[in-house]
Amino acid sequence: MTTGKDLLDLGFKSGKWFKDALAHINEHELEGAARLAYLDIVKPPAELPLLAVPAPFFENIRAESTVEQQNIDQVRQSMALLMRTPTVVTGAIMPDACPAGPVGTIPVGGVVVTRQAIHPGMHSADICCSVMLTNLGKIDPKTVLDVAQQVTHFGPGGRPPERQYPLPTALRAAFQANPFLSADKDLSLAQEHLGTQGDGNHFLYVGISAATGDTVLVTHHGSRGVGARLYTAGMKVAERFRQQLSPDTAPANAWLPADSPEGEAYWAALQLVRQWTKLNHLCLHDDIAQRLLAPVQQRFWNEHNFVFRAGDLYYHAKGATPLDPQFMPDITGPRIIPLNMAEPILIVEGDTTANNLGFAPHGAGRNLSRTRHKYSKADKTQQQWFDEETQGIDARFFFNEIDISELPSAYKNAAEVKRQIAEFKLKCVDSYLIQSRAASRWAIARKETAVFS
Ligand SMILES: Nc1nc2c(ncn2[C@@H]2O[C@H](COP(=O)(O)O)[C@@H](O)[C@H]2O)c(=O)[nH]1
Ligand SMILES: [Mn+2]
Repeated sequence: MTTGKDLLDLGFKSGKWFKDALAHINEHELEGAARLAYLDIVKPPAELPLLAVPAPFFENIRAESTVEQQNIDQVRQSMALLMRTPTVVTGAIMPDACPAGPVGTIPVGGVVVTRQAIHPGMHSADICCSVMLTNLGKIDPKTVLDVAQQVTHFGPGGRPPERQYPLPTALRAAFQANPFLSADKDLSLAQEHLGTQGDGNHFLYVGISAATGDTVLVTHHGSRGVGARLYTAGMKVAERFRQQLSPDTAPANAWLPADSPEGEAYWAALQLVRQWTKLNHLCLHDDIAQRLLAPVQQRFWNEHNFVFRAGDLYYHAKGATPLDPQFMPDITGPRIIPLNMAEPILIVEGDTTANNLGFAPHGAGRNLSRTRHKYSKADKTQQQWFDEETQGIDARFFFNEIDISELPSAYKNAAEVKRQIAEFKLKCVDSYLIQSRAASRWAIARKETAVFS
């Protein structure tokens, strides 16, 4: 009879696979060459070490101050470790890059390309965080903002039953058929969180197009509880693979092999969450347009936290805007890059270049963490900072609680970010800006931000 010790003596590394292998060997009385041939087939693949030399990545960022230099140094340190992950091929960081999580974690404003591997930690926990724009034509922006404020839902949790939007039957059925999304909790969140914007720096913004003078609505939010649960489940499965395939890889960079049954199901779940998130924006935009009796003249959107596929390469974007149409099968217009509540939103198009890998920045990014930013503002009251930084705009925090870590000063200097977008040729066309044309502006937040007439 063959025992675990025999396998160890033969040089095999112990693991869960021993149990089944021993049962098979003893049941079929395998010995000698036959036993070795069988073991060669069923033994786990050899562990993948970290790359001896990090894969190269493109730096599309330049420091303008000591704080920014410190920021970039931390981003570089993280990228240096991350780029040694055995699946990684190349990467890029954008002008809005800022560190996020322990060293080795992809920064916000980062793009990482891997071969045949999906890394949940590289598309961020807020899967498919995205921006949608609807052109409502010539309509008073403040009226839009007032109606939008009645319609939208910020904060934790979902919409109360009487204010919920219908979850399409086909989407519900697709969730039920995917092992990552079929739990009762996934389905109840898909229903309750539809038409909600959550928290953090999510916002609703109303502005005027510099090109046409039309009033536009822009929302920014992600997949809410639905995506958060998928992320947690994906990380758990990836961790199991990491322990088997590459224990040296940092847990934050664990992956699901794209061609494994788990990887295929996760990929399909990501597409469903993308569909759900787009619908999450649409419910709000349609409801607002209908209440205003405003004909929708133009609508487009893009995600900035997602994984995109080109052949066997997986492009992970955490806070990066896809420019290349190959990443956007349902593309209906240019891309949307917000900067802060008091700045115009950039509407851009651009080509793939060697250094952008087909992506643009997704915003201005932060130089300081929320806590450090709040600390740096300790010399005035929240109200004073709010009044100072929102002069000329109608900025409304949804629960009437000012969050100074969401005011314009919390983000990098917008003019500098725009200069670096041009310097690194991260996009080539400004289709138009959504911006103020006169003194009075409105913005609502927790964030709802906006506008201009
Ligand atoms: N127009 C506004 N832009 C804003 C606001 N708050 C943040 N931002 C910008 O959005 C990006 C996206 O952030 P992320 O959550 O996806 O990482 C951020 O970098 C800011 O530049 C706002 O209230 N209005
Ligand atoms: Mn976002």
